[in-house]
Amino acid sequence: MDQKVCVRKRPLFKKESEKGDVDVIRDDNNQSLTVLEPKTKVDLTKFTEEHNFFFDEVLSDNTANKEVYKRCGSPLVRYVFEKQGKASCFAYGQTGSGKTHTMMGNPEQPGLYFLAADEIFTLKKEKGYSDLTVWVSFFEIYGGKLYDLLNDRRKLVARADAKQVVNIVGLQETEVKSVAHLMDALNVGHEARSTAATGANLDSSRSHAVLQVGMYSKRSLHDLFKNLTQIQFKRMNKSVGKLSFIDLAGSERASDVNDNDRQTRIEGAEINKSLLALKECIRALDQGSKHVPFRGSTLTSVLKDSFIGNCRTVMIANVSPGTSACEHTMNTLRYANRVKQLKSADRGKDAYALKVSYFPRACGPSLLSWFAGCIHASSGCSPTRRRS
Ligand SMILES: Nc1ncnc2c1ncn2[C@@H]1O[C@H](COP(=O)(O)OP(=O)(O)OP(=O)(O)O)[C@@H](O)[C@H]1O
Repeated sequence: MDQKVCVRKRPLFKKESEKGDVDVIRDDNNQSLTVLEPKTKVDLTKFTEEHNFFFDEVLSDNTANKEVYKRCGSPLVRYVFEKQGKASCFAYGQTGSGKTHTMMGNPEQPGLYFLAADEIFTLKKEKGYSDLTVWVSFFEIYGGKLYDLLNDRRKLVARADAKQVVNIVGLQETEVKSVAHLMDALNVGHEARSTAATGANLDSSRSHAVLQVGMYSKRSLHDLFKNLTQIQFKRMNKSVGKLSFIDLAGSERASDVNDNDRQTRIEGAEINKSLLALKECIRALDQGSKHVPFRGSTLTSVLKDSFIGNCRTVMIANVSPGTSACEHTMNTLRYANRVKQLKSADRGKDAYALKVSYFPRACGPSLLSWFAGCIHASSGCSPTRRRS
């Protein structure tokens, strides 16, 4: 499995600075950033602790969605076309850090969904791909249960067949013939997600949203089967590749397990479980383990086929720059890393600054393991082992 980890910093908002928040993230270059963590000594003197991090890509606060797509999304789309593989893009981070902005965007600045759709239909027009059909499905995982966002939030069930391939029974897949068509479907899904958020007292941060775009090649025999329904027709076709976009639940929700409200605790536990399972699967895959605990959560069960075989993954860890979000930002960035502190000789250059460097192991071998650690750290839980 091929993987890449990127960090995207969002800008500090006016209302945040009015409340006294300051930007504590300094992006040093396009592969490293420094968190300037404000600290207070026991004698109440203030000082700043500097933490350096290194990633595949660091996307600064003035990076537009188009640039994010160019660096993180476009290689996935091209991979699906050129290698006929499966590609997944995860958006991770605390509430308000910019996951939905990255994925969905807005009319002025379309997100990865739109930009990927645009590239898919541009590539499809190119010679050799004209016979491809494009199908889209969009579902949500909330409290471990699946809801079809393109079919009135119908409840769905994931079942493994005899070959251990997990199918989502009843999931509506719609054939889309243009970017506008795909975006219409997406807007319907996004609307269903936000309506539910207000109606049922949950918000988008408490659910994972999975958008899947499947590419199928028409078989020459298909004209003989004109009476088939759309779904039957799709099944007669050969799957060429699949692209998944996963807008994950807010990572800080995983620590809601200590909340007094029962519902919040249950939600927090479920998010914790799924982020932990995702971490365990990524780690197991990265280490080439024979057993990958896909069954650890609904999220990993339904994404199983996107993780095995010919596949590529990009993680976009979103961070908020303000002082008030510093702890969550550090959780996202710090414990995740395969930490390597600089030699003590590097400390003390500044009496009030401690320099700590975090190198993901993949600056050696494994960025995805780093991200797995990231999820682990933010979910605020201790390592667990599952019996295989
Ligand atoms: N890079 C950015 N540039 C400009 N505005 C941004 C950026 N990232 C996020 N925002 C804005 O910040 C706000 C919160 O972002 P967003 O809704 O994407 O967060 P989120 O991580 O998806 O939160 P949640 O988990 O609660 O859904 C939105 O108003 C969004 O437009």
